[in-house]
Amino acid sequence: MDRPNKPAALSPSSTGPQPTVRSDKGRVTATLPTGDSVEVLTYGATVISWKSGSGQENLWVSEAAKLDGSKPVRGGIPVVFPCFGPPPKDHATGKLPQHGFARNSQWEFLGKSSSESGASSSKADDSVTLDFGLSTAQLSEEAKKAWPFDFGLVYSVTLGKGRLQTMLNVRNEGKTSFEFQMLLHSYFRVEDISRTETRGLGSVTYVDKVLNATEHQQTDPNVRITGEVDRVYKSIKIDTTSIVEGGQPRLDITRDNLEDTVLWNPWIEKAKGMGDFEPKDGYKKMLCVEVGAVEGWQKLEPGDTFEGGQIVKSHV
Ligand SMILES: O=P(O)(O)OC[C@H]1O[C@@H](O)[C@H](O)[C@@H](O)[C@@H]1O
Repeated sequence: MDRPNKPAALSPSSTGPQPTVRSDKGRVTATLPTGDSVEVLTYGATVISWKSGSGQENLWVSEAAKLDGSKPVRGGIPVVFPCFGPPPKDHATGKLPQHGFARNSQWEFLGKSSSESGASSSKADDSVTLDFGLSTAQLSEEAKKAWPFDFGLVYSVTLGKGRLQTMLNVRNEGKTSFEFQMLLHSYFRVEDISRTETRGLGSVTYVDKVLNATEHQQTDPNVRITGEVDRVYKSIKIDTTSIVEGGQPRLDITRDNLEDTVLWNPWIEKAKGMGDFEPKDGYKKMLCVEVGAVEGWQKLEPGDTFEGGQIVKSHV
């Protein structure tokens, strides 16, 4: 499907020296000649680090996050599929845990496609893509039983200069249709939440999970975080949500074929209640801006595919 506002993808070009890619003990790391780097666990295909060429880390990961595959990672970019939040009991996903099984399944590293631009192009064209796959056969028996559909996921993580693109491709490999939700649960690092605001969500309707899932309209175009925030912004018209710190642009998050965005910060009490959230005042250093398709359900007929994701630009 051709979409009118489709962002330009970070596509690997074909000439020049190669970025470095290493895969070792369930971790895949890629580094560009510019110094930009990304690190991804095969567990959950979770991106756990994304640094700009300056060395600046763009993602927040809890100091108590489990990185050994024993539970979903508290931080980075966990992949949420096929349900967001606790699934409705009367839906086909009803027996799955909160946020589904993708974030705590063991994915396969499918390989890289890398590039450098060569002498004639600018270094900004350099990029490397890491592909990860998850299909029914790789699921735990428990997950297979709870959601008995044949599917194939390919998650493509593309690192460019000052940019990270993460795209999820969902394919129905079975003989019956299925419904799903998906979301990229990105934990972004900020210096100081009290000086941080998001832009691009003005006039959008959101469901406030902190206020009994009631619907509200975002009147202030600049959203400041001054307490617990857990909101699902729906059917957003502007493609890019920006994180701004002290009036300076920090990160631009552009949705691709996704209409919803969750804004989440647990703040003091919720952070205290999470065993894997450290340091306890870490809520001052993070903000989740999670792009997804979580309002209602995406239906996929046998053989059909859906693709959605984000391109994030770092300004530092
Ligand atoms: O603790 P989890 O399962 O990783 O979820 C973290 C948060 O994820 C957000 O996406 C949800 O909107 C919140 O309600 C939830 O608390």
